[in-house]
Amino acid sequence: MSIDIEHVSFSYGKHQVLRDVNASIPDGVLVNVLGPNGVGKSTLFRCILCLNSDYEGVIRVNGKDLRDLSVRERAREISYIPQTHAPVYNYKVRDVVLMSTGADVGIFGTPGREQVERAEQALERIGIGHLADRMYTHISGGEQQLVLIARALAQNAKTIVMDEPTSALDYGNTVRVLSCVKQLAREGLSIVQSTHQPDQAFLFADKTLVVYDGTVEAYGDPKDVITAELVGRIYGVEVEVNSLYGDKVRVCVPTSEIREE
Ligand SMILES: Nc1ncnc2c1ncn2[C@@H]1O[C@H](COP(=O)(O)OP(=O)(O)OP(=O)(O)O)[C@@H](O)[C@H]1O
Repeated sequence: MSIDIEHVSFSYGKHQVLRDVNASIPDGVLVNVLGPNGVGKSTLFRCILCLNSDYEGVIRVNGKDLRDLSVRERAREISYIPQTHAPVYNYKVRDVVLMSTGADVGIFGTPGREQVERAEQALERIGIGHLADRMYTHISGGEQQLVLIARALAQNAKTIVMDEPTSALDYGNTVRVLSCVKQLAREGLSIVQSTHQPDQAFLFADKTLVVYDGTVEAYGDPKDVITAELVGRIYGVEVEVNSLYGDKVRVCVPTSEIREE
């Protein structure tokens, strides 16, 4: 489903981080959020999720202002994979994933067969069924990241926000997870994910949203948005954007590393 962000501004005390941010993310679309460190990507996500609720402006997730919903109702609309996560779950991986299905269970209820199947399917879809009986605290950081992705899937929300979901993953898992996320968007979910790799957007995103200087610097087709000029300006790195496979994909190459002496 969708996310609509209208005239959103947010400050931590006197430090204004977001200024008049506007963007509309329709159904079934995968958006990559780019921007330098500390620019406000996580802050924007926390506003969308209502974890920073005292923002100015309006955010609607699937047509609803999350500020009007209970925590349980919010969980039906949106799931979140945070950037950093202290491994506090001293449970088996299966149970960590199963816990996310709680929005469907009564207050004093226990998960039923449907929730258990959903958790198992999410583990299989992310390719970590073999970890189901391991303790969450005894698996690697990358494996924990995969569990959190399975957990977000099992929650069955219509919208997923992912803050650098592949930052701890090896190359193979990065490709598999991004491909799975793209497929979820094809199945109708709206997904917003931040990344520090502009190249990923060319293969895996429908749109790129660039946050810079507190606001939206650019938003649109990755090929229109990720230009050598933009990458140079926001990251301070000179790149060439090269096209491959008849322009089915593009890559950013830092030219300082390939200049001849
Ligand atoms: N809880 C907080 N209290 C005060 N300032 C904060 C808080 N969280 C973040 N900030 C500041 O807000 C700004 C935006 O931070 P944010 O984490 O949103 O950036 P980001 O774009 O997600 O960065 P990164 O790419 O490094 O993860 C930074 O200057 C940061 O220091």
